[in-house]
Amino acid sequence: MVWDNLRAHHAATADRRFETLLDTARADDFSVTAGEMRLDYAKTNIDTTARDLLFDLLDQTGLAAKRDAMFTGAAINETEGRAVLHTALRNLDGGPVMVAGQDVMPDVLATLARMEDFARAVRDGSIRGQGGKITDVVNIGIGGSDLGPAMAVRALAPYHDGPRCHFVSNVDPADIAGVLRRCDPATTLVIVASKTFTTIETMTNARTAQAWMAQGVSDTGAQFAALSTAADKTAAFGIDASRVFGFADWVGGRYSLWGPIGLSLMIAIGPEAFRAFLRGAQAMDQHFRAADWHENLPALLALVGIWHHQICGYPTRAVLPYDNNLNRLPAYLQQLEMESNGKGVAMDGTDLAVASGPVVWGEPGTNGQHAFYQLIHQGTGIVSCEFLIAARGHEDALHHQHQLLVANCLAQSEALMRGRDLDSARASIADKFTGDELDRQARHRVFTGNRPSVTLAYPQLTPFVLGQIIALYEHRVFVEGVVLGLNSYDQWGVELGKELATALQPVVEGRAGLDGKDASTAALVGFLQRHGV
Ligand SMILES: O=P(O)(O)OC[C@H]1O[C@](O)(CO)[C@@H](O)[C@@H]1O
Repeated sequence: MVWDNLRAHHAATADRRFETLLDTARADDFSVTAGEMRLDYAKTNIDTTARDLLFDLLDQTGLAAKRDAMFTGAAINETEGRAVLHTALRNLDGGPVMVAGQDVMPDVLATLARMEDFARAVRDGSIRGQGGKITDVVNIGIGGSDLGPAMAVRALAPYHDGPRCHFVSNVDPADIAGVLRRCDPATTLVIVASKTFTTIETMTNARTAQAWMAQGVSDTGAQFAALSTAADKTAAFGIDASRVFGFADWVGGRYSLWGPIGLSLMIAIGPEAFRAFLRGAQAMDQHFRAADWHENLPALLALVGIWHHQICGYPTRAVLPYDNNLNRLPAYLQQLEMESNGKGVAMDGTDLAVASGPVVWGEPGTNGQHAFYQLIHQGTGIVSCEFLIAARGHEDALHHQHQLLVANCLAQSEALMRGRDLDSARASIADKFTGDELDRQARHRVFTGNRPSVTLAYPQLTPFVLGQIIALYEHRVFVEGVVLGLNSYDQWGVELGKELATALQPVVEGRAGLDGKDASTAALVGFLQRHGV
C-alpha cells in the first residue's frame, strides 16, 4: 500500500521541476546536521508528501525494533544464524553486548589492546624484521579483508606516519609480484587477512609471499601476522598465536574494518588515530540509535536511495567524492552496498517484491567531470548522484586549490538541478550561428536539468570524520535492507563462481578434459591453451 502510494505520488510529480520547490525553508528542512556532518537532500524531487510516505515505509517494516535487535546481538543474519555486531568493535565504552547470553565486549577490548601493543611495537621498532625496523607492511586479503583497510589507509594518508602499506588482493600474479618487487623481505611484515583463511586468492598469494620471504630471512613466520576467525588454519599456516588477531563470526567481511582487519590501518596511522576513527563510527552508531527518523542521517540517506532507485527507477547511484583521498571509497561502497543488498530473494525465501539495491559506482571529482559527467548531464537515463565534500583539505599552503575543488562540487549539483534550456543555449552561441544551424547547434548544448543529487559535507577528512562516514553508509545499507525485506549480511551470490573456478582449474591446466562444459567455455579454453595458458 505504501509502495503503491509512493509510486502514484512519483507518477504525479515526476514532470515537475524540483528546483521550483527550493527556497530557504526547504534548504533547511531537507538537510540534516549530525555531529560534524551535513547531509543536504534538498536538490531532489522528494517533497513532504513523499518524505512522509517514506517514513511510513520505515514504520511499516518495524525498523526501530530491527535496529535495536542488531545492536543488541540478535541473530538477524537469519540465513547463517548469526548476530551482526560490527558495532561492538567500536563500542569503546565497553558497555555489555550480549550474544547467546555472553558479553562479547571483554574479548573485543582485549583484542583491540593486543592490536595496539603490536602496532606500537611495529611502529617503534621493538618488533623488528630480521634485517631491521619494519619499513613495509603488505596486507594480503580480498573483498572486505582488503577494500576497507586499503580505502582507509588511502583516505587517511595525511595521518600516515608508520611504515609504508601495500595491499595485495588479486590472484593475478601481477598484483603480488608488483608489490613484492618494491619490498625487502628482511624488513617487511606480511599480514594475511582472511576471515575464513580459505579464500583461494588470499591463500595463494600468502603462499607466494611465504616463498618470497624464505629467500630473504631464516624465520618466515616471525614476519607474518594473521587476521582471521580460523585459529586452527592460521596455526597450520605457521603463524604463531601471538601474531594472530581473531574475531567472531558476527563480524561480516565487508563490515570488518573496525577490528583486526584494520590492523594495517592502525600500523599506518597509530593506535590513537585508529581510536579516533572508531570513536567517529561510535558517534554515528549513537546518532542512528537515538535520532528521530526526521533527523536521522542513515535513515534519510537510505530513504533518498529507495526513492531514487526503487520508486523513480534510476538504475545506478554514483558516489562522487570531491576528496581525492577518498578515491577508493566507491570501490569500498560497491562491496558494502552491492554484496549486502544485491539480492532477489526476501528474508522469508519469496521473490523480492521490489528492485534490489542499485549499481553503485563512482570516481573522485574533478576527474570524473572530464570523463563520464557528460552522460550524467546529457545522457537519456538519470543517475542519482551523491557528492562528498570537505570544507578544508590538508594542504594548507594550497587552500586556493581546495576552494576551486569546492566550487566545482557545488557547481555540479547546481548544474544537474538547473540545466540549461534551449533559449539560453541559443543565446550562448548566437554570435557564432544563425537560422537553422543556430537551432541545431543549440540543441546539443541543452541540459535538461531536473537531475537529483545529495551532498554530504564535513569540515575535514579526519580519522573521526572517516569513521562517521563509513558507519553512516553501513547503517544506510542496513535500513535499505530492512525496507526491502532482504538479508543484508549473507552473500550466497558469490559461491557459484567460486565452485566453478575450482572445477575449471584442472581443465585450464590441461589435467582434466572438457566434459560437461558448454561449447563457448570449451572454445575459450581451447583458444587460451593454444596461446600458452
Ligand atoms: O576474509 P575472507 O574470508 O578471505 O573473505 C573475503 C571476501 O570474500 C567474500 O566472502 C566474498 O567472496 C566477501 O564477503 C569477503 O569479504
